[in-house]
Amino acid sequence: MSSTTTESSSKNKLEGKVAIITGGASGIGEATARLFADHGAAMVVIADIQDELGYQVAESIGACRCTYARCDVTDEEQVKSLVESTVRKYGRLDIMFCNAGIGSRSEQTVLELDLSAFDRLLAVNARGTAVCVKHAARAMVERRVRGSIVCTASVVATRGARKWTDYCVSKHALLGLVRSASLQLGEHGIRVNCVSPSGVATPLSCSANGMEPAELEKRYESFSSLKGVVLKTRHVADAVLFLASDESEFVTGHNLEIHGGFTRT
Ligand SMILES: NC(=O)c1ccc[n+]([C@@H]2O[C@H](COP(=O)([O-])OP(=O)(O)OC[C@H]3O[C@@H](n4cnc5c(N)ncnc54)[C@H](O)[C@@H]3O)[C@@H](O)[C@H]2O)c1
Repeated sequence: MSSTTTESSSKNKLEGKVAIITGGASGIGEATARLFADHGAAMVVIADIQDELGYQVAESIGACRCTYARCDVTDEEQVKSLVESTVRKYGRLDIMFCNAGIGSRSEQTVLELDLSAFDRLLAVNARGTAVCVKHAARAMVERRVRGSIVCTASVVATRGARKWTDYCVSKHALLGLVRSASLQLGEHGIRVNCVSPSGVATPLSCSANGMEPAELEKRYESFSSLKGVVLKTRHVADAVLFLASDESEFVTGHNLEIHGGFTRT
């Protein structure tokens, strides 16, 4: 095979596919939207609540490949109508990347747990993701699409956290969702997986830690056994691309950790 052929086939892993990315206006979601478009996705729908940023990202990718739709994942009607309008406009839904999330409002341990903040965080991170999985799966089943659903969990989905209890609980919940949905949807040929990054400098993590990206990356570097590389949003996007594409055709119910050998307990 010539190098040109290899390059072009490796660059078109999502040829013709229609994808929705929640939380696609920023951070991991934005990097993934750009990568999906680079890999030939027919349409990437960025769904977020940051309208200005969402429109800007979609415009910079190009109107023929990417569009923005406002959708608050805590509102089931908005998620349902996002999925319906995507299928109506672009004919199908092949990939749902359930990535929208928020961080803890404070560094509380279980002793100081603020339950109204807990409810709000679970409404976005856990319930919001469940709603997206539900409506994406319904659209895929209805149209007999052997789709791929990917969720963003976290390294704290399988470990305890010293602070940010509500966030840790919400990410543990996603593993139950992914494992159950993958069992239930397998008979329809639908795969459900999640990615679990360690710390990556994004608006969410910078604001939770009160640090600038460079300072935060330095701190995160000390948590990995792998040295000489810092986790960037594009590393997470690469893992999402793998799970979204046919390259992972036999992978379902999997939690793909991206943490460079996480050593922090
Ligand atoms: N940054 C990290 O260190 C890290 C590590 C592990 C997991 N994660 C997870 O990655 C995902 C993406 O976060 P990020 O770090 O890229 O942060 P980010 O703040 O850059 O992106 C999150 C996006 O989600 C959107 N969002 C928030 N609430 C929403 C809602 N109700 N409806 C729709 N969209 C909403 C935000 O507007 C934002 O654009 C989150 O689920 C987060 O928990 C992040």
